[in-house]
Amino acid sequence: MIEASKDSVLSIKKISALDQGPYSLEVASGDCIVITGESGVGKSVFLRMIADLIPNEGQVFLDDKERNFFPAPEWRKRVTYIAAESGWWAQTVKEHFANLDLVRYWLPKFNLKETLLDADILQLSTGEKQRMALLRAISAKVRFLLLDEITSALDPKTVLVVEKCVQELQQQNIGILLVSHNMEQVQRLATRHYQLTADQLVLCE
Ligand SMILES: Nc1ncnc2c1ncn2[C@@H]1O[C@H](COP(=O)(O)OP(=O)(O)OP(=O)(O)O)[C@@H](O)[C@H]1O
Repeated sequence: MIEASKDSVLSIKKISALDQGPYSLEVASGDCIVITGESGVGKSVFLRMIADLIPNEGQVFLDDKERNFFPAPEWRKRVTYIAAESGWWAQTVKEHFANLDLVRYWLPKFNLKETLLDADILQLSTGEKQRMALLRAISAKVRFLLLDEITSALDPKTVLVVEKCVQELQQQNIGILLVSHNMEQVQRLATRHYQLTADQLVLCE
């Protein structure tokens, strides 16, 4: 249901910022690569570099196209960063979505009721907000999602619900790069697991 979900590769080549890196990594469609590491080591900075939300050196390619080929908003539609606390600007849920038909297709898969579309944002539980934030990122253009501790504020049952949504997105051929402190989550989701240090990504077997 996401447009043509063709196979893509996100190639990160020697990116660095704020005395961190250089980091290189390849993420393919359908991957769920999990990044762990000590608090403050720079996991969020790493994801934000990829989304070009902070100035950084190095290159990122989406297939054969370098990041600079895209205007920044277009890049972020394809390679989208979602923080632990998602930002909302309008009053109701539905005002945040351009394509409500696409959203209605996804709501049941995310275990969300359609009536929530008319709800005030303030009414949503944290778990509902996180799932809605994932839905908001799903557009015809999204290829890779950069998920930054998106389940950190959720109870164990809701964590599993959100994880199921992440797996659903993987099945739709979206590539996922996920930061987590939860080792059980790593076991459940990771197709590859790396530990991030100040200057490298170490593959964990
Ligand atoms: N825009 C910025 N400018 C300068 N320093 C920053 C910026 N963003 C983050 N930092 C610093 O970079 C370091 C790494 O922060 P980051 O949030 O990436 O850590 P983290 O590994 O995600 O931590 P945690 O697991 O606690 O969330 C911190 O010292 C932080 O203060």
